[in-house]
Amino acid sequence: MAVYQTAAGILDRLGRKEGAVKSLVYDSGYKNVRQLYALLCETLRFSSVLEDVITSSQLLRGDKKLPLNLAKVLVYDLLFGKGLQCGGRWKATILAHRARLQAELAKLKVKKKVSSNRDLLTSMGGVADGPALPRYVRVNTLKTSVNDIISYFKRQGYTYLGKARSIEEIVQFVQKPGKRFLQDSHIPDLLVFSPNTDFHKDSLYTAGHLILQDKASCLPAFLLSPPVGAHVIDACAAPGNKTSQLAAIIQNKGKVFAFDLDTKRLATMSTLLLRAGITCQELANQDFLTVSPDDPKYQKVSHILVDPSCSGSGMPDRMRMLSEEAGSETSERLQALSAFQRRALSHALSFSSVQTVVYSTCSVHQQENEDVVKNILEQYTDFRLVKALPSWPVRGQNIFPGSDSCLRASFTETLTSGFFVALFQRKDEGSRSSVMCGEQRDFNTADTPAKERPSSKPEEKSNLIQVTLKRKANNMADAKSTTKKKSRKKKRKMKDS
Ligand SMILES: C[S@@+](CC[C@H](N)C(=O)[O-])C[C@H]1O[C@@H](n2cnc3c(N)ncnc32)[C@H](O)[C@@H]1O
Repeated sequence: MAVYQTAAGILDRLGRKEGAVKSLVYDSGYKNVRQLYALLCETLRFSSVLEDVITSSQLLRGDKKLPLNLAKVLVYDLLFGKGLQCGGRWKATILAHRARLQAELAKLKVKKKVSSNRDLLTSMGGVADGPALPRYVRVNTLKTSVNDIISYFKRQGYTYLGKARSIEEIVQFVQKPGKRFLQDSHIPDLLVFSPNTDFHKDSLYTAGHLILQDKASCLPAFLLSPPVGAHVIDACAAPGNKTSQLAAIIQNKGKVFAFDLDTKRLATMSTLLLRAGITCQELANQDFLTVSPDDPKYQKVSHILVDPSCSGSGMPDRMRMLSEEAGSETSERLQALSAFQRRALSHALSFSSVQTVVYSTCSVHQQENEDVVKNILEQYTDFRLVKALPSWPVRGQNIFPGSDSCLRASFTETLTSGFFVALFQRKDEGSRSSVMCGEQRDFNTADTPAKERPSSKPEEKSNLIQVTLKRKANNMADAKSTTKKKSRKKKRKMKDS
């Protein structure tokens, strides 16, 4: 009975907007977190069907003391789950109504002209189970290495299939689920497992060696690519997956100033960063818009990540339903969000020493994405867009010249959640650092003449990948001499070993 009582209590708290499902589940102290979480997700998914069946069966009238949320979890398990698992005084009540509840469910299906529970769910605006995303696992390179993690999983009985060459290869991979995994085609620190592979109890996850982070959500920090030792701002940081990724990229040297308005999310973030071994962060429970660009503390900030609150319309339905952030998508809300997004991005560009800014959302709406970028480019003519990951198949919607420099991600096209990323670079440093950026990452400036862009000869490309992997990024003025120095150093190293 405890699971039903706890789940009903969480549904009450959700109704009072006291938190998101995940945090409330952990706060509840209930031991079998997975069981409780699954029951809640499913009850929420079937919520409208359950309400209908409970009302028409008059279950609550018969026994007025049975609270609605408790009735919902019990009826969910009776009709759609594994059957009532435990007793307690309500089991007899529910079982006494079983035939009536089943009859009402059947009637509802007839009324909606559907034959399956899944179709019923969809017809009532619920969320049917769609195909699942792969389980993406980011290796926390502050604690371990990709090679060590690959060996670890091989010892755990997983078959390693090597590095994916394309998104298509990942699509094929997920069609044959099993104990197998790949290295991601774009992000070297990312491993790809079959959907629904659960690592929450894995000792390397609990020790912060592995971060469970969707591929699209890894793109903003990966593309920002601050050099080791850089001073970086994460403007809207909690719960902190991107902050921890940024800290790993700068190898815990330098600084990540992370801001967030939400105290609870910051507390979660603090635990996450501690577990991940991050030490270069400075967290502040502060409105980013009030952070003064003139404060001497931020004079060395060269890179800023702006991942502001958004509609969350790109998140998979189930995650979205559980998110504290996502809400309704009325045009007023979208307008308010996009106004905040413009302000946050514009504030980031006003830091005097900032060279590179990434703007990202997990929204699919043009209003929160391309429209924001277009508006900001019109105001900040000293910044330009850099074409991020030219090989990425989905680009920004064509609403202004160069909008294809932005990148979009989606379940159907890139097998990730829905995302949008735009990469801004200050123009005076642009041509120089764009060459560097091209060397470190797979991107070019949209308006850099072809002859100034990094070469794409195969042998040079493989060098670039090695540079990326080693994260030996820096902002030295002469890109050519840097490359030469690096290859000399590499030769020396090879000789030494
Ligand atoms: C999309 S979430 C950020 C996710 C985070 N970057 C990550 O990867 O874990 C947006 C965050 O912005 C925060 N936020 C909203 N308005 C803010 C503001 N004015 N200043 C700082 N943070 C803000 C919200 O509390 C929320 O945690």
